[in-house]
Amino acid sequence: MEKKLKGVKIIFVVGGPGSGKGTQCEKIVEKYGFTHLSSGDLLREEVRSGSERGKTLSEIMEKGELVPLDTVLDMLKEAILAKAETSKGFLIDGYPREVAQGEAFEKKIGSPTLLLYIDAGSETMVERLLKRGETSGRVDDNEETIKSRLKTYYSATEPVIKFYEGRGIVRRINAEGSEMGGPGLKSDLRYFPAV
Ligand SMILES: Nc1nc2c(ncn2[C@@H]2O[C@H](COP(=O)(O)OP(=O)(O)OP(=O)(O)O)[C@@H](O)[C@H]2O)c(=O)[nH]1
Ligand SMILES: Nc1ncnc2c1ncn2[C@H]1C[C@H](O)[C@@H](COP(=O)(O)OP(=O)(O)O)O1
Ligand SMILES: [Mg+2]
Repeated sequence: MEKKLKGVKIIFVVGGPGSGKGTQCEKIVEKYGFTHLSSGDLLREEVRSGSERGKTLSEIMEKGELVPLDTVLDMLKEAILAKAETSKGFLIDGYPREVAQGEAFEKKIGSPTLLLYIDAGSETMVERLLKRGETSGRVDDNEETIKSRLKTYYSATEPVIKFYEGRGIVRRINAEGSEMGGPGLKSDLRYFPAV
């Protein structure tokens, strides 16, 4: 565990592609002022930079697969340490994507106080991603890649939720509703008993 991070809250935000992780995190940032770090956004930044590493990453992301563990972890660690002294907490969106990522994070950075599980059904996720794809410009918001991302999610990422349920730190958020209200009303205090 990094010394700099003593007392800093770490919250993993896990959910399927298009479940609303990014949207949810923005609402939490507005309300609680935490620092939002999205693994997908960090990777897309690297791709945009035009680096050799970015090219390799882009090919993996276009296939809807997971990029190598060390790449994401190094990027996250750098981003976290850069803000460790000024931030009261981090929302780690899109990580861990597999149990091994969670274990590596805890070894190299620290342990999460909470895991927010953004739960939406596959039909809802596909519908949202196709809609987002009309304007997002994301290379992975197309029918074929969406299918592959869902497969990756159910096989590699869902076990992460089970893993942390065993520790009693999972809070499930029903993400089926509208963004503004109903059961989809998000980042409510009752989801943060441990924060
Ligand atoms: N109806 C509805 N739409 C939502 C909700 N949350 C997010 N969306 C929409 O669903 C789409 C996906 O939301 P994001 O927040 O980008 O989802 P994400 O989980 O970060 O997705 P990835 O970046 O693909 O991992 C966006 O177009 C949002 O506007 C919600 O609670 N209700
Ligand atoms: N923690 C992680 N480990 C490995 N690959 C990751 C990752 N986070 C993101 N990626 C890669 C694979 C994803 O298909 C792609 C886009 O990630 P994202 O923006 O979180 O979208 P999504 O959850 O919709 O797949 O980036
Ligand atoms: Mg996102």
